Amino acid sequence: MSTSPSAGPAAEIGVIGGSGFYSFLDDVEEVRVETPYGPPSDPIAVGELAGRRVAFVPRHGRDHRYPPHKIPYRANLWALRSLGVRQVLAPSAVGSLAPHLGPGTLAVPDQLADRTHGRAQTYYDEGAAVHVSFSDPYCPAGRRTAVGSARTAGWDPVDGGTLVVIEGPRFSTRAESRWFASQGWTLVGMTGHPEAVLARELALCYTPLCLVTDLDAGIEEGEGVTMDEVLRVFGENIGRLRALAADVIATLPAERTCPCPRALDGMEIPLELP
Ligand SMILES: CSC[C@H]1O[C@H](OP(=O)(O)O)[C@H](O)[C@@H]1O
Ligand SMILES: Nc1ncnc2[nH]cnc12
Repeated sequence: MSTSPSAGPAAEIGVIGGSGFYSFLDDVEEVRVETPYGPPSDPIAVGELAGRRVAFVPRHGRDHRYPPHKIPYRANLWALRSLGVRQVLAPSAVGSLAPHLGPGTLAVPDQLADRTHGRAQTYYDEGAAVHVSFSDPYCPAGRRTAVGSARTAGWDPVDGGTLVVIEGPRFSTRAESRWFASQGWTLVGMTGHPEAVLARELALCYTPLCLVTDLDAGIEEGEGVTMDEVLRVFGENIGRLRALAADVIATLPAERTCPCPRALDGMEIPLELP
C-alpha cells in the first residue's frame, strides 16, 4: 500500500530493528513510503502496541540485504518522520570494549564517537547551512525509560557509555579495538551513525538499545568476532529485547518533556517535509 504523508500521523513511536531483529509487531499494515532519498530499507510496518501507534523498519531489510554502509539511513528516518513518528527506539547488536560487559549485556549509551567515512550524514547538503547541536546525541527521557524498563525486567542495564561506530562491514583489528578502549569507549557497532544524527536533524528523539553480542577483538582471546556469533547471541536474547522495547513503548511519556530539539516542530530548520 502507498501512503501519502499528508494522510496524517500514522505512528508516534518508531523502532528501527537491527541485526537479527527483522520484525516486531503483530497485525501490521505495511506502508510503502516514498522519500526524496529513495525507499526505506523495507515497507514500514505500522501497528499498535500498548495503545501506542508504532512504526517498525528493519534497517538491514528483513533479509539483511543492506550492509551497514549501504543502509538507506536518510530514507528510513525520513519515512518514519513523515508517518508522524517523534521518538525512535534503535535496537542494535554491538561488541563490547570492556571485559566486564559480556555477551547478553544490555547497554543504553549516552555518547557516540563516529569513525565512519563516506556515509551521507545530513539532510542539509544544499541551500542554507544548518549545523545541529549534537553534544548529547540521545534522548535523556528515552534513555531513562529504557534503563528503568530494563531494571524492571530483571536486566542489569549499563546506563551510559560511548558507542564507537566503525565503517565496517569488516570487524575491527585488535589494534583498533584496543585503541577504541583506550579512548574510554565501551561499545562498538556499525550502524549508530549516521542514524542518530539524522534523527536529530529531523527533530526526532532517538534512544539506542544496545545488546552486547561479543567481546571485540581487543579483549577477545580467541579467533575474533564473527557474524555468526553476533547473530547467534542476538538470537538468544531477542525475546527479552523485544519485551524490553514493548515495555519502553508502553512507558514512554506521551508528551515529550525532554530537552531534545523540536526544530521542525518550531520550524527553526528550513527543511520542507511533506
Ligand atoms: C551481524 S554482524 C555486524 C552487524 O551487526 C550490527 O548490526 P545492527 O547495529 O544493525 O544491529 C552491526 O552494526 C553490524 O551492522
Ligand atoms: N564487535 C563488533 N564490532 C562492530 N559491530 C558489531 N556488532 C556486533 N558486534 C560488533
